[in-house]
Amino acid sequence: MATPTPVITIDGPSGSGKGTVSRILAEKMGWHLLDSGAIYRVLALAALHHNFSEADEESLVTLAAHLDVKFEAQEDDGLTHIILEGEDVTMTIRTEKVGNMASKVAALPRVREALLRRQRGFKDLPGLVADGRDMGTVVFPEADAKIFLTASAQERAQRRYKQLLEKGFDANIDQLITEIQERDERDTSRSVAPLKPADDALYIDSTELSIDQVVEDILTFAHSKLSHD
Ligand SMILES: Nc1ncnc2c1ncn2[C@@H]1O[C@H](COP(=O)(O)OP(=O)(O)OP(=O)(O)O)[C@@H](O)[C@H]1O
Ligand SMILES: Nc1ccn([C@H]2C[C@H](O)[C@@H](COP(=O)(O)O)O2)c(=O)n1
Repeated sequence: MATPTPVITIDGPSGSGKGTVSRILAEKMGWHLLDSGAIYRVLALAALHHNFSEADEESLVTLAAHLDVKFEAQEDDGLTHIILEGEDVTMTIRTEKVGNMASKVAALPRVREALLRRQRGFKDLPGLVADGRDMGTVVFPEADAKIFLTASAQERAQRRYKQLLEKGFDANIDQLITEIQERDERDTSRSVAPLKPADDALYIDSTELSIDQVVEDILTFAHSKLSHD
């Protein structure tokens, strides 16, 4: 019988720390990493390049089905670079403009459907850490350990503000709080795969926790789940 591939899912709202914590966990465990938000962001950037509106579901579904994107691990900086239609978009997809467009295109049910198989293709031995909004509820409902990671909107906006300034982008804290609240509203209220904790998820509020504390809590939970399987 084939060896089953273990999966840890980490879902939560924007700026809760999912990406950071998932990267650390994947590295510690020597597992693959799926940054599903990056796939939605790449689609959003491609849509902006092609001047598609977020209401043009037909064109967005076709774009999603044929998205020419590659994830390439590069040894010089240790980062996974994201290549869209031959162009390195690793940094470009991280702007708030692209994040907001990603949240809009992600509300379209047929777009989500078109991206499902691509996301499930990341599941491979020795294991997968999957980061997103619906990893534990829709994409990998069979996951061994599911986490829902959150923090207050104020704290998430502060984190994002600091992160954007460090990356050399311009940022305005009040605008960030508004955008985060709007994105939360859109991601949690959409009809398909809304952002919500899976019934069997461990709920972590990281407002008062350091990154190391969050990683520690998840590792303890994941090991207890994996040793019971
Ligand atoms: N517990 C924490 N304490 C302080 N800063 C944190 C914590 N967790 C994450 N951060 C910082 O917050 C910023 C946002 O984190 P990250 O990009 O991992 O969030 P995210 O949930 O993946 O967001 P998005 O869904 O928008 O990609 C980063 O600069 C990260 O270093
Ligand atoms: N599994 C996912 C991942 C992402 N999205 C959408 C919703 C987000 O607002 C947007 C950008 O994601 P981020 O990079 O900020 O994690 O993409 C989704 O609907 N489902």
